[in-house]
Amino acid sequence: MLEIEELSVGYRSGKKMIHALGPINLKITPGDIYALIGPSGCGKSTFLHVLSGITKDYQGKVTLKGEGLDPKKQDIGFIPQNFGLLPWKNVQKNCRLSLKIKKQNIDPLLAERMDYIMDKLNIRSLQDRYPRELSGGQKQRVAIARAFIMNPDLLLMDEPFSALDALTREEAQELFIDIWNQYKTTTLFVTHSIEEAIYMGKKIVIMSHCPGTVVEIIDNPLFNTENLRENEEYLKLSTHLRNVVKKGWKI
Ligand SMILES: Nc1ncnc2c1ncn2[C@@H]1O[C@H](COP(=O)(O)OP(=O)(O)OP(=O)(O)O)[C@@H](O)[C@H]1O
Repeated sequence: MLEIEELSVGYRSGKKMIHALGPINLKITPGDIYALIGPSGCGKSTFLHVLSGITKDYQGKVTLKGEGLDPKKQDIGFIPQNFGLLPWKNVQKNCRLSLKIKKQNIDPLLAERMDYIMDKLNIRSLQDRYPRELSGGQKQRVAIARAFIMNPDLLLMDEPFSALDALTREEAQELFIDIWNQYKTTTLFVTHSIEEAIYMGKKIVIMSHCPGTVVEIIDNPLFNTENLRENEEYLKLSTHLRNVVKKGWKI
């Protein structure tokens, strides 16, 4: 369980403090996937930066599995908007990065897991290529592979599919859910797309305008539904989401 209590973040800008986020109170249950949506500038990236350990200056309490958040002790995966691949490492080395950092030996079980993930994402043939030699969709698939190979306690993704064209985006979303269904990695991702939130979020967390707080958490009955737009419930849920979002965003 990831527990967030009264989390607030402020940034210093000259003599002023900018209240960027919170207070946020949220419990993320293990083995679930949460979509986080909210208006531009409400603090979504700031929130992910706290959870990934990039931002250490915050108020409130964040615990993962009952212990204070500490990326040195807990495995936290983070896929940023630009995929976060290291340009000087080829695909294979990028995928194995977390294992190298943890000095983890590749036993037969882990090797099998790596092969399974790379096959599923269709990137085995790309192992020797460098990020500059990959398309956007291929980079995304490598980033997803790296995250699942790491097998993190918590996976964070900041608009992970926004840089992809519509078809590649749909394909990447499907591949992600396919692998996620296998490993059920606890995941929190930020998106601006209501459709993406409905397709990929088992739970949908709606944030208010800046400083972002949680407006509503929706248990999503349409998670992982194929041909989403053709589903009668889709129109109802997306209209409801849009309404809550509007209320919360005070447009
Ligand atoms: N380093 C910083 N110094 C000062 N203010 C900052 C800094 N980083 C972010 N902010 C402010 O904090 C607030 C939250 O920013 P953040 O990037 O977390 O929002 P966001 O919801 O991720 O935005 P977007 O959807 O546009 O990516 C914004 O008002 C932003 O201007």
